[in-house]
Amino acid sequence: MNTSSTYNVVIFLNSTFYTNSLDQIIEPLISNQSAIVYLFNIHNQEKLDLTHWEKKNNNIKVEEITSQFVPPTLTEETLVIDALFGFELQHPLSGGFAAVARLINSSKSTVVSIGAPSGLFPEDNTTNNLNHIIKANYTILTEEPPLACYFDENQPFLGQWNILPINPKKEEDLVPFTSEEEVIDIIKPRRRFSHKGTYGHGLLVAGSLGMAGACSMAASASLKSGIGLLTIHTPLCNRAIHQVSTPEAMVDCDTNEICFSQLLDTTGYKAVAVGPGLGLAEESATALQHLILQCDELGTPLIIDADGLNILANYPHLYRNIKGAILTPHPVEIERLIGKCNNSYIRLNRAIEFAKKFEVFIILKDAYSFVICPDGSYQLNPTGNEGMATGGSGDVLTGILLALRAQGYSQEECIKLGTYIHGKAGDLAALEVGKIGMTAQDIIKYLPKAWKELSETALKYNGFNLFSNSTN
Ligand SMILES: NC(=O)C1=CN([C@@H]2O[C@H](COP(=O)(O)OP(=O)(O)OC[C@H]3O[C@@H](n4cnc5c(N)ncnc54)[C@H](O)[C@@H]3O)[C@@H](O)[C@H]2O)[C@@H](O)CC1
Ligand SMILES: Nc1ncnc2c1ncn2[C@@H]1O[C@H](COP(=O)(O)OP(=O)(O)O)[C@@H](O)[C@H]1O
Repeated sequence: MNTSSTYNVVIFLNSTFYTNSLDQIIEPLISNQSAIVYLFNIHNQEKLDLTHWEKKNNNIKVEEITSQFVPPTLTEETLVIDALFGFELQHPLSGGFAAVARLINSSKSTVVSIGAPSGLFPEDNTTNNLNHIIKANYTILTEEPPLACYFDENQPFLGQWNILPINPKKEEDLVPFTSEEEVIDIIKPRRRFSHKGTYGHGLLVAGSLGMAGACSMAASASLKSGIGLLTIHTPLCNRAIHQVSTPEAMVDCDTNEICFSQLLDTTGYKAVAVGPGLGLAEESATALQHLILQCDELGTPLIIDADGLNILANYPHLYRNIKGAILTPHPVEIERLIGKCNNSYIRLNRAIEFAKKFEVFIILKDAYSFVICPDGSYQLNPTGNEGMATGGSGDVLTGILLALRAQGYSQEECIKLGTYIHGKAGDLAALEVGKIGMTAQDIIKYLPKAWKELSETALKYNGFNLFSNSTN
């Protein structure tokens, strides 16, 4: 038995949280180590029997905490195991447990949380005391991750997390993700007897002086996502750039040299996307208002991104005219529409309320993007990676969505399939060139491969004959 007051492993264990199934996680961590278990018996039950740990490791001490608690020494070398509450709490940690959280968080020890970092709530942490949540370096989730795991601000508590689902959840309790099965059901084969008119004519209203790139990338992504015809409407200064960068697209130049200013007629277009690199000029705000009203009047499918959203946020009376549109905000852009939010949970819920109120479809873009429908339902997108955290990635998504809407996919199909393929192209790019060096143009480069792989999966599992040369 170790007689010193420092141990290699310090375990904070709550007897009500413990089950035998945790042994498979904890035992390998304490094997051959000098360890102390601080056993909290909160409901004054009979003391938890840990003799099976003691039999396997005679260097382990179990100390039951009743009232007084003398804090252990936690050094850089100590491994702390937090097995206190998992996701079971509905109130912030308080009293002695809050002190334990503070002790652990102020140490330099490596912390492994089991179930969850104690103190973190599974969904809404708005009322939580963030200073009283254990900050783990690693979390071993014992059930499928709840919503909180997909929010940026909770990552410092979770550290690197992995799942060992020893308590699998019921299907209906899982966070909803778009599945590959779902998207291969959506994807439609290209018809042997078809022509460019079959796949729709899209209008991309994008770019301004210095932001031709955003427009170029959206245009290229559209062209690599099956659109039949593409017209770019962009200020005069960018004409040559687009004629060279995307020769497949037609360029309709604005009368203004540097920004979008013209009142457009959208007749004949199957879909319109507006926003990437548009800028915030006054003329553009006037022209955008007209465009929104045009699309509303003619029923032209509309996608609004980037500066399109930033301008829209200044004209809330137009929210009534975007019914059926797809909006693709990142967190900062959505807050211009729904107001400042203190955390991701509030942001998600307000975005859902916005989608319901104005009957719009929203892709709330982030490391895990949420696709939200006007009925309030949402799904998380499973594809994508941190290599996509680079300027222009969102412009690529807008181009993909324009192509899909122009081809006749419904808004719901479009947001699920579009977000999925965008992330998949990013994943293929990362696989080939790595996450550090990849750029938004690499996402575009790998779009054809992503479409090909998804189409082949659809062919294999759904039997649709994408590549048939048959004359039927
Ligand atoms: N090559 C180009 O021409 C490019 C043009 N772009 C255009 O530049 C204009 C301005 O867009 P920006 O998005 O840069 O400006 P915004 O002012 O809308 O947003 C920028 C801020 O949002 C933050 N942000 C973005 N994603 C976030 C996330 N997931 N979580 C937390 N914070 C996040 C960033 O850190 C930054 O502070 C748009 O029209 C856009 O299309 C960009 O797309 C970049 C490339
Ligand atoms: N860490 C990440 N993991 C997965 N996807 C990401 C990550 N970072 C960014 N993305 C994706 O890249 C895109 C970024 O869009 P956005 O912020 O609008 O960029 P931009 O305006 O530069 O085009 C979004 O689709 C987002 O989901």
